[in-house]
Order: sequence, then C-alpha cells, then structure tokens
Amino acid sequence: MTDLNERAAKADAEDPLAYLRAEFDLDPRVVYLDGNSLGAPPRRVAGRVEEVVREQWGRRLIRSWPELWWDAPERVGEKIAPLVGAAPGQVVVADSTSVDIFKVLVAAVRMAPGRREIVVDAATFPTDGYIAESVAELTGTELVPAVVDDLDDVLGERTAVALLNQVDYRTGRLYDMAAATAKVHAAGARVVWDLCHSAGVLPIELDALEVDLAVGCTYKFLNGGPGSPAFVYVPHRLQASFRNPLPGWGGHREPFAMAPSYEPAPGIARARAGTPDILSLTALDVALEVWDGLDLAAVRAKGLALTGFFMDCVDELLGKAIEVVTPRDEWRGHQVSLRHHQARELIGELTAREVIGDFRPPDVLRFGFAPLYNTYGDALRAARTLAEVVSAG
Ligand SMILES: Cc1ncc(COP(=O)(O)O)c(C=O)c1O
Ligand SMILES: Nc1c(O)cccc1C(=O)C[C@H](N)C(=O)O
Repeated sequence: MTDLNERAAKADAEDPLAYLRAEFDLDPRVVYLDGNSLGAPPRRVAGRVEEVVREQWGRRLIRSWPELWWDAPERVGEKIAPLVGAAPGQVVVADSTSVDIFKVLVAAVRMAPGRREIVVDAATFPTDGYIAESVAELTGTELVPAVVDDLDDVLGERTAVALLNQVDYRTGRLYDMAAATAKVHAAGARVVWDLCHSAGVLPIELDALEVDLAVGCTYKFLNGGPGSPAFVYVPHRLQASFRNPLPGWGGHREPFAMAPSYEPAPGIARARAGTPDILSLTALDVALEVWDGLDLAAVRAKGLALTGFFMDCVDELLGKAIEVVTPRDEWRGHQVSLRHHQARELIGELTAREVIGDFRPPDVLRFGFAPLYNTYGDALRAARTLAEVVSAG
C-alpha cells in the first residue's frame, strides 16, 4: 500500500502535464474517471460562451452569421485536423456522430457502384451498428458483421466499405489502424474509422495512412461539452466524389443564393447539412485551445502510464476479486475495463463515494483516464475505493 502511495506521489510530482489540471473546473472531492463519455469543462469555456451570448448574439444579433458564425464548422475543424493527422481543408465539425456516420457510409457506398456489402465491427458501439443497418437497407446493400481480428474472412470484391472503431468502447482495446486500413484497401474497399474514443489522446495519422473517411465525438476526450457536434474527415482526394445524402443548404456551394437546386460546396463544407450549433461550437472551439502547443506523444505516454498504474493498483488491491478486460500491452486506449458480476452495483457504490466511472452491460466497470486532468492519485483512490466496496460485498 505504501509503495502504491509513494508511486502515485512520485508519478504526479514528475508528471510533465500535471500543470494542465488547473485548466479544468473539477470538484476536488470527486475522482472523475468518465472523460471517455463526457469530458470535464475547461475553465475558460464558461466565460467565453457567456461572452458569445452577450456580445455576438445579444449585440450583433443576426449580423454575427456572416461576420463570425457561418464558417465556424470549418474553422473549428481546422483545430481538430492536426490532432488526427489531417492537412488543412479536410475536417469539418457538424451534426452528431450518428448523423455523420450515416453521411459517410452512404457516401462510401455511392462511391463503389457494384459493391454490395457494408462490413461493420460486430462489437461496435450500438449507434454505429444501427446506422449501418439502416444504410444497408436504404442503399440495397447487405450488412456483414465482422470480428476485427478476422477481417480477411469477410473482406472481398463485394465489400464497399468497412466501418471500424479505433478503440473498442467496452474493452478499451486499441486496434491497429495501419494494418486494418491496409487490409480493407487490399480488398479494393474503403474504410471509415470511428475515432470517438481516441481523438485527442493519441497520435492519429489519417493522411499518412490514406484513410478514406473518419468521424469522431468531440464531447469525450476533446471536452467540447454535452452534445457538442462531431467531426468528419473527408480527404481532398475523395471530396469531389463525396455525395452527402443529407444535402442541406449548409453544404451548398452558395447557401445564401437560396438556389432552387442543390449544388455541393467544392471542399469539405459539402459534408455539412443545416445550421451550425454555435453555442456548442464555441464551447468546443475554446476547449481545443488547451491542446495548443501540446505534444500528442506526451499525452499518449501519460495515458498509458495512468492506465498501467491503475491496473497495477487493481492487481495489488483486488487481486483475483475482479478481472481486468483491457489489454495490458500498448494496444489499449485510455480506459480500463474491469469485469465483475455485480458491476452495476459496484459503480453505484463508487459514485456514492465520489468516484465516477461507468457501467456497460452486462458486467463491465469502465474507467476513463484523461491525461489532461487525471492524476495518478485519482487512479489509486479509485482502486482503493473499489477494493473497499468489493470487500464489503
Ligand atoms: C464509438 C462511438 N460512436 C458513436 C457514439 C455516439 O454517437 P452520438 O454522438 O451520435 O451520440 C459513441 C458514444 O456515445 C461511441 O462511443
Ligand atoms: N453520448 C452519451 C450521452 O449522450 C449520454 C451518456 C453517455 C454517452 C456516451 O458518450 C456513451 C459513450 N459513447 C460510451 O462509450 O459508452
């Protein structure tokens, strides 16, 4: 126990990113390990959102659309681009992840006439599977569930597109984006990556890996706030052939011409649909400032160290009383999932003790570690509290 205390204290004292925690408005009594579901608010967000309400909305009123707001989806997209390895002009922030998955899947099927199958990670977060099923029905294609390790078994000349997650939301496993992308490409198909659980916490190389399309949440590790809009990546090479199935005026070449027929904008703006959500975009825009000058390799190193230390604490304090589901090697994201038959009750007990993780059915306790604000002390307190509630039965 003393050893764990000393390790936590030393790691926190030597943490090169420790200064960032002060950027976040966190209750010091709470151990918050759910930033992989809803990121914590950076302190600077509240005042800036209030300013936008007071000045841009209150004083400039509708004049703010052309002056400041209409291009916000592309402007904020440019801030996300370096976090996912995308050159400028390829990322836009618009709509929810679910809606964006719909857009990119339909667009990918339309790019592959004659190919009649959509491959989907069978263990995916439900929304991806639901949307893919609907896209299959609407486009007259077939849905093919796949185990990501056995992609070769399902990929072939019938595959139009494969929808994959970089990090599995339940187990925390990190998939090899380079290898899976290469496999999908070898079958002549396109790949869509869901980056919800990886964006902002580990280096991602969309351009270098020639990824076809990608989407991701902004309210998790990117801290954009509840319901902040998702991002979509469409590389330059596919933009001309990207046909948005939700061709709203937001993606029109000249939205304010109010033309009777749809003509897509020439670049990434064609992935937009309707009016942008300015207050949420403002919160996200400000939240992203915390990454200015940050090295994602350092963020990743801390995420691995935090999750590794938490697993050590669990091993030492809980032993065989609980099963660690998340990979112990570096093929993990920034969460640790534990399996226990009373997972739901245990999460309830932890929450009552101000340790916040989450429960995922049927039996998983999930703890997300946000390298920008979590500490090694958080990891130790969470494991110690868990050991107490488990031993109390
Ligand atoms: C992998 C994954 N995709 C998509 C979503 C969410 O989609 P939406 O933002 O539309 O609720 C989540 C989490 O909610 C997720 O974990
Ligand atoms: N998007 C969420 C929401 O609106 C409410 C509660 C949770 C969420 C989540 O993000 C869940 C998350 N994607 C997960 O990995 O379980």
